[in-house]
Amino acid sequence: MTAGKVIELRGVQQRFHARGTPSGYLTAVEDASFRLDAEPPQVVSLVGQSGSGKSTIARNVLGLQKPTAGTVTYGGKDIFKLSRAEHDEYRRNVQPVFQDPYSIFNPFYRVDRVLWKAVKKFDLATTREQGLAMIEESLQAVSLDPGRVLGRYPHQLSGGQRQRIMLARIHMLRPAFVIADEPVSMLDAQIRKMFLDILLDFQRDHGMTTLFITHDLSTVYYLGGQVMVINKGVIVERGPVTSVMHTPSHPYTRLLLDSIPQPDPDNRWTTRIKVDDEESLPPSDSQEVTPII
Ligand SMILES: Nc1ncnc2c1ncn2[C@@H]1O[C@H](COP(=O)(O)OP(=O)(O)OP(=O)(O)O)[C@@H](O)[C@H]1O
Repeated sequence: MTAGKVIELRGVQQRFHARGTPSGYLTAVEDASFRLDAEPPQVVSLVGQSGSGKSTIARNVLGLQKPTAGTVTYGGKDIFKLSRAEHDEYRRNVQPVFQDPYSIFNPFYRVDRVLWKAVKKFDLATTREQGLAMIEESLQAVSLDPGRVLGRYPHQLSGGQRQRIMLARIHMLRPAFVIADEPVSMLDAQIRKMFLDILLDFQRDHGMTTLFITHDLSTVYYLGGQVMVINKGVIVERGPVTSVMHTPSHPYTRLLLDSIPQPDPDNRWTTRIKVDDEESLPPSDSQEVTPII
């Protein structure tokens, strides 16, 4: 069903009304164009500092925010103009993982509910036994013991366990694309590595393509694949991770690389990093900012 599917962004621009700014708006994404191919499955990272427009792009791709200009297409069709059936297919094939899985869970329900909802919504099983077997298999695929997590409430699990439940959900759905927005920034180093390894397993074993959004270049380096560097809403550099990181051509990429502290007491991190985000700061009354659509 997903063979050859492509998500493509062309000239995506996202502005928000912003009172108090000279122009009356804030440009979160200036002009983003890239494509994600389902085949061959790949990992494409989007890296940039806070406020550079990464999450806005994730929201554009997920169809949660209609760009002010430009298009996001899936299989050549504008995702904001899909028929009901096409939209359902998109929702099934493009799955998000967010930074804080806690917000996905309802604290009053056991975590099982997130998984059962996926089984029901997407008709993954015909019997309860079949559904349970699928849930257990997916939990095991992300190194969770079903006996230890099923029946628990979200607050009874660690952040890493909650995040892996979201991965188990993805394992059940087998989407063509995973849009992962800072999924590991709240996890410790060991769990972070486990999470990244699972994403790489998904790519290898289940043919999933991931758009991995992060501010952390070391994570990008670990994942490999392709990388796009974004600065103030503009993709300033892109290419294979190894070449972008070993021979960066854009000054901003070099700045990001200089920002990685080295665990070497003889080589202390003394460089002062200048962060120029005056223009990307939200206005002080940002609660009142509304998207232009
Ligand atoms: N709904 C909104 N209304 C107004 N401004 C917004 C809105 N969403 C994002 N912005 C602004 O757009 C810019 C880009 O935000 P975005 O969240 O995409 O950045 P980011 O790179 O994901 O940052 P972070 O890593 O801190 O999440 C920021 O200046 C942000 O304040």
